[in-house]
Amino acid sequence: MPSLSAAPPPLTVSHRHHHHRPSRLFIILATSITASLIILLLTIFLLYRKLSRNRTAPSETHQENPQKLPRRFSYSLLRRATAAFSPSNRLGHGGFGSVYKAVLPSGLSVAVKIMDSPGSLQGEREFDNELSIASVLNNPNIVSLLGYSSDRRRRRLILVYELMPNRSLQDALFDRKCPELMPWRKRFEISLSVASALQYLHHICNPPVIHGDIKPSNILLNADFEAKIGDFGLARLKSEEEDGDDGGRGREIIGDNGSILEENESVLISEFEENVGMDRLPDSCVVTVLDSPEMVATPATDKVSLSEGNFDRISVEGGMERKKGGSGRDWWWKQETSAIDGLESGRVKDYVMEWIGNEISKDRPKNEWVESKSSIASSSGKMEQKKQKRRLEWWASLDEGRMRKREKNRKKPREWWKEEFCEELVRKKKKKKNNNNNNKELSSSSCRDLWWQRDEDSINERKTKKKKSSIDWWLDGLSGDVRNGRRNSLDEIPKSGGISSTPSMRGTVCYIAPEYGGGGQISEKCDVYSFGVLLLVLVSGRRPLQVMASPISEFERANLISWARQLARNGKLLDLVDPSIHSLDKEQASVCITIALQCLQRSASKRPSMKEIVAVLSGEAEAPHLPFEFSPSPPSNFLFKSQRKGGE
Ligand SMILES: Nc1ncnc2c1ncn2[C@@H]1O[C@H](COP(=O)(O)OP(=O)(O)OP(=O)(O)O)[C@@H](O)[C@H]1O
Repeated sequence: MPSLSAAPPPLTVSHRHHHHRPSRLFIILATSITASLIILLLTIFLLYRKLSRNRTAPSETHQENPQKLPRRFSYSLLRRATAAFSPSNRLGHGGFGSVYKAVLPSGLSVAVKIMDSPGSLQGEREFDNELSIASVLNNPNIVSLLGYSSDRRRRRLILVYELMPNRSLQDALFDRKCPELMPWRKRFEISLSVASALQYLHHICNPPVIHGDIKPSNILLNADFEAKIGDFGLARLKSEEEDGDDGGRGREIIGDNGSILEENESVLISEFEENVGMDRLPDSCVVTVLDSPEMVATPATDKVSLSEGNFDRISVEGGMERKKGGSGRDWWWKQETSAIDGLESGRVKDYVMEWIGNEISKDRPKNEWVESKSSIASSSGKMEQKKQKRRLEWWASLDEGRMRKREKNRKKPREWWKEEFCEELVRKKKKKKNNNNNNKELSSSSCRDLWWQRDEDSINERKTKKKKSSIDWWLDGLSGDVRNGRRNSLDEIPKSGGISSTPSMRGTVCYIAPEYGGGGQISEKCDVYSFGVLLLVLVSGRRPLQVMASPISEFERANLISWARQLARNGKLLDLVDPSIHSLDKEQASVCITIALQCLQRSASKRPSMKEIVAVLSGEAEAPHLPFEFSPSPPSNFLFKSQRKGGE
């Protein structure tokens, strides 16, 4: 009989067994759910990261594009690449500083532009300007900015550009007279390239870019003599406020008499370029803009300023202050009047004197850290500078009325000013000697080594050949400095290096549009004006102001713009063409001159746009008529009427 002890196993056991199964399941389930959740979250996170990365891709792409953002170079690398800024590598010298050829470790040859005026706010401004504007431009007709080096503490500011082996148009056309530039086709191609680059800046860039300093030394030529625009130190972006439909006139204020400046006008400025020769004049005169409060006019430094204009101030150092009655614009257009009304020697002289008197330059500051290597200064150069300064001070002390009176009463036409200068010098020397308790009389020999004496010599030399007018003498005197081998610091730059065409800060006289030079607002039409001058220079193969021979009849050709207008009135446009040009396409040449005259119209709004110009030059639009006032037989409708070939 079964005993009670043989009872079935306690339920608890089987119960316990049942309890374990769901808990394990639960653990497995929980673990797998957690794992899947983690995987899901991870996937989402990764996906999110990927997506957000994709979203930022465009700007990164921009950064990855080495052509877009200029590379930063170390100073030591560039120093090595230029053989310590060796003079033998110097390509040229400009307002910002010297330009050297450099070979990078990769073997790439580049051009390195070094600011050589430490502490110059203008230089820093140009550097920043160039970096911010040139680095975003991308056009085959614009010199690429490849990189920079900046050590502001030590004032080492360097820009690195693509090398343009044939340097500037200025060098190639005037100094080296390259035979490659003699076929008409090449000159025309250069015009078209520059026009296309300007079209890109004005019509494709947004906001539009105004170059502000179009001139031959800023047109660079590659190995095939193809032209590209360089130097954006003075460029600026057109702001929206300026973008009004004013035909590019900006805020220019034109009075009936052509005067544009306001009450507070006090313009210009004269100081002779330390090394200027007549044949360098056109590119040697500049207006300086100082936009820094520290550099504002102070009576002590004899700076004067203009408050009209884009920049805070246009200011200059030293020299002659222009009277309110004659505004910058009046002065500018006087050039033309003398040519229009016929040449009367007194007026011509007035104009030229005024023109030269209004040249602007200042002693180029030297940069020790470059200078030590490429030393361009010499004691004889400094002596010349001192003389030039004295000459200027004297010049500045003459007011217009006094000059006229002198001229009227003069017995010997060529000597009144010489006497005056001599007297002034004697007075000063006497005063100095008196101060030193030395009452020795100054002998006439005090004037023996005066700056003008060399000019006199050169005149005497040439007097035997031709009878000259006083103005020819004056002008020849200036150019004589160069012809006679007068040395100065810059002349010591190797010939191959060229000489700065401008210690320029703000545009270049002869190329700068009158409304801008006179303190008006900059617009694309300022570039159009400069392009007009450039076109005339390309066609004629000469500088905008150049006296080539002594007879007064030659003088009417001195001012290229006036001469072109005169020829247009006489229906002799092609007389302007450079005789050295071969394979001339006469039709193209007259189109170029006509476009130039359109660009040089006084009213900015009447000047064509770069788009219209490119259309005409590339044969897509009909050639324009001459501006009404310069046309021998004015047509009824003379402005650009573009008509596409094969179009309506
Ligand atoms: N990228 C370059 N490649 C080759 N040569 C160059 C290059 N850039 C400038 N140069 C040479 O150096 C010279 C000086 O150039 P820079 O632009 O400094 O002055 P500039 O145009 O003559 O005068 P400014 O500074 O008054 O405009 C030029 O005239 C040219 O001969």
